[in-house]
Amino acid sequence: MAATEPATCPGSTPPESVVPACMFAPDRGCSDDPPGEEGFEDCEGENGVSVDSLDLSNKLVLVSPTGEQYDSLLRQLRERIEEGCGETIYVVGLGSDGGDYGLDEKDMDASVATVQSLCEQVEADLILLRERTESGGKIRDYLIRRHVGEQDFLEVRVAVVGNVDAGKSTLLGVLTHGELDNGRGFARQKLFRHKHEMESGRTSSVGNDILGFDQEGQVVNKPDSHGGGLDWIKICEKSSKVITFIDLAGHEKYLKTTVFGMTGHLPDFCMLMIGSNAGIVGMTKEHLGLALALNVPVFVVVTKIDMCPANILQETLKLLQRLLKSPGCRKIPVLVQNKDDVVVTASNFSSARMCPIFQISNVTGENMDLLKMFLNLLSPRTTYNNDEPAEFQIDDTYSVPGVGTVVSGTTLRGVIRLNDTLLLGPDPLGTFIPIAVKSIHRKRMPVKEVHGGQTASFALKKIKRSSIRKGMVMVSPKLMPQATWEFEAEILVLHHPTTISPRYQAMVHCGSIRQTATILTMNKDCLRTGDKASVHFRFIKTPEYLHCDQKLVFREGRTKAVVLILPLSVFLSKNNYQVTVSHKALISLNMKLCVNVCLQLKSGGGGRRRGGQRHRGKGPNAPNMSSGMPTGAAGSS
Ligand SMILES: Nc1nc2c(ncn2[C@@H]2O[C@H](COP(=O)(O)OP(=O)(O)OP(=O)(O)O)[C@@H](O)[C@H]2O)c(=O)[nH]1
Repeated sequence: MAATEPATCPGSTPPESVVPACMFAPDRGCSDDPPGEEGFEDCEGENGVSVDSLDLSNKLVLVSPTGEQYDSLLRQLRERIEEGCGETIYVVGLGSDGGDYGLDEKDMDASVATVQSLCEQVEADLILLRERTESGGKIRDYLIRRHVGEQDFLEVRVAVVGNVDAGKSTLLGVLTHGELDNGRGFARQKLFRHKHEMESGRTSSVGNDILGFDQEGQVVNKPDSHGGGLDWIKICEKSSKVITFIDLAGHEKYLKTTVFGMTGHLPDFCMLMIGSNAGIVGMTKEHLGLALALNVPVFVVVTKIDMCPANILQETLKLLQRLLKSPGCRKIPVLVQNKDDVVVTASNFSSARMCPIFQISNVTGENMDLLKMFLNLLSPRTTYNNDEPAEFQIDDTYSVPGVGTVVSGTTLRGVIRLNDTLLLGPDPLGTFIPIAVKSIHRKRMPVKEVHGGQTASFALKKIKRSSIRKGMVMVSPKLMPQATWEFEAEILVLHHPTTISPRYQAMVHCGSIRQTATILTMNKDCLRTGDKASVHFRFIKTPEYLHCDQKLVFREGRTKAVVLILPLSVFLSKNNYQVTVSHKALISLNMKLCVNVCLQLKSGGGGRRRGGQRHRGKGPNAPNMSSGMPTGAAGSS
């Protein structure tokens, strides 16, 4: 293929004190590979290239393509950009036809002209990432990024985890404010959100920070020259890609918040931070395990290399490599030392097997450019279909003076537009109520609509903040949402000091849901670390909105299990009497409940809420719902 994956090993010789890339990349000649490990060649290629029936594998195909070849190349490029959520890495001069790699200057110029013309057709920019020379001539890697509208940008979420003092907040301060740290907490000052954090220097809440990149991959963040604040609206307007960092706490006592950040804020990637002098300590393994359990691809940033003796740094890297390659992780660690490594790792990162490792200093800024380049090349992991009914998961609520109740969270699918009426719920009785979207903000910027994969906040009409909780959803009425008390799931116990048996209770983290659940029954007498079983759960406080095939974390202290909700295993309860239903029955019950709600709404009634508070349904002030459409569902009547 003319445009193939940049999977060749960069030939740089690392200094003695650092571990070379090939030591970390088993498919590149590392002797201590675990047998049977796959290398990068087993991956789909960058952004998952699909092979066209027409032969496009010759490196010369771009020099002077026939009309048919050109059309195929265009189709292929469109596909790749679609799969890469708006961008792809394109290599010119690297055919997979067995010939020498590289093109002479004339052929390279002609090939680039073809790619440029393809880019014009798909309305994308062509940005040179690197150039190298092989026996046949030059090879170039380009980033092709589709133009975005004035108010639009690609959104990538990165969860930032690691032990206390690993330098998480400091790195985010340095990246987003463009000023280096002094080693005594200077850079992190800009990020602290709560007074007690300012005093203790510890992150306790889920923080959000943004880093914008323009079309050329340059950072657009410009802190205010007086207060050092960042204007999010300006950043978003100038950016073609915005990285949102979900800054999570390092201390064990905030583990609950960290798990919430990892499940509820839906990160595309996880940046695990390790202080080079402290090494793999405290919560490092816990956080890595969490990312692995949730299938979030991880890259590691080793900080404080300015103050770490070479032998300690080597030791930390060696232990890290061992941990990542261990049977529990099965990762392929790759040390990133130059731009070539960045392109190679970014191109192969979606495989989730590879784990790039950066070594940086927040004080001297060493290797910061490599990390920034890597962040600019990260693409969202999921593609979203705008035609699906809308679904939005709430992860926080606010009362904004002059605006009213505001909810923030992530759009899981579909499109939500200004003035849309969605169903909000479930409340403690399992009811969903119609609610109108008064205004929408995306990264503090007023917008008219948001799409699947985008985080947003909505101002809601006629609802008190106290009646909304984290874990609730706002969904299209078409989805006929149901609240669930009980569900059947496949559990894998990652860690438990003794045994788990029926009546065991722990916290379920599922998306932004965070609630204790009890194990009612299971198909084994008891469960130990490493055991798998089918388990029947019941929430203890309120019913929740769940999906089949959702992945969740079941946790109490250091006890941790991953749970996969089994298909057709969501059980509805009416007035706390368990109703176990088949798929067919579920659908017809769904309909009955919807009819129920329609009738209730028509008479202006709603579910009775905890504390005697009543919600107005479809009374004279209630928003219009399209006729014939089911308007909601109730877990009780
Ligand atoms: N010398 C040096 N000091 C650093 C570096 N990165 C961070 N520090 C210092 O390390 C200390 C801890 O950094 P933080 O950013 O607060 O660590 P954290 O991981 O966010 O900690 P928590 O918020 O408690 O989880 C601060 O005093 C920083 O100035 C670095 O690369 N070099």
